Amino acid sequence: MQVLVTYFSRTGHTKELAGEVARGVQEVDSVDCLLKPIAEVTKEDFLHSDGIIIGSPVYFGGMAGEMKAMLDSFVGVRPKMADKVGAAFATSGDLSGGKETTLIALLQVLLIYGMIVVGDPMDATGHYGVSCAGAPDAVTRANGAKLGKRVAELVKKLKG
Ligand SMILES: Cc1cc2nc3c(=O)[nH]c(=O)nc-3n(C[C@H](O)[C@H](O)[C@H](O)COP(=O)(O)O)c2cc1C
Repeated sequence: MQVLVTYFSRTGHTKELAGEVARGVQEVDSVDCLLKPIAEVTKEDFLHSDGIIIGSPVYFGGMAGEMKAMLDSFVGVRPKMADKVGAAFATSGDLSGGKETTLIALLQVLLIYGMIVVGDPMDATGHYGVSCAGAPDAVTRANGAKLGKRVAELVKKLKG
């Protein structure tokens, strides 16, 4: 079983949060974590992963174009993506700069890929995913790990 954690990041905030999400995945036995920037992800990575967690900076209230372009380009594998587990994370510049609209946009893509979409667990925030303004602080980093762990545990329940 494998969970792919993938992200776009220009200045490092989203990459840092991705590392914490991956740390959470790695806490779960028998589930491998593949951590990669979206530019290096292949269609095979999508196909071979049982869970996919995607993260983007907020660009003009939505996901970065680089992330959307890759998600668009993988449309050919969509028929084989059903029932994989999906989740999202995001970083913004401003507190009300569009974290939730971005998380929803990311989740919407995973939903249309046919995946089972989840938010972050109740012991994190119990909402749309993990997000922060600027670099992730200690609470956000811990919540990122909880999101990764949740997805890995669900993968194990569904596919193990
Ligand atoms: C082109 C561009 C558009 C942005 N648009 C927004 C925005 O709409 N709202 C916001 O809060 N921050 C915005 N930001 C700030 C980034 O979301 C923020 O700095 C983010 O943490 C960067 O992530 P990174 O360090 O992973 O690249 C924008 C940054 C860029 C470069």
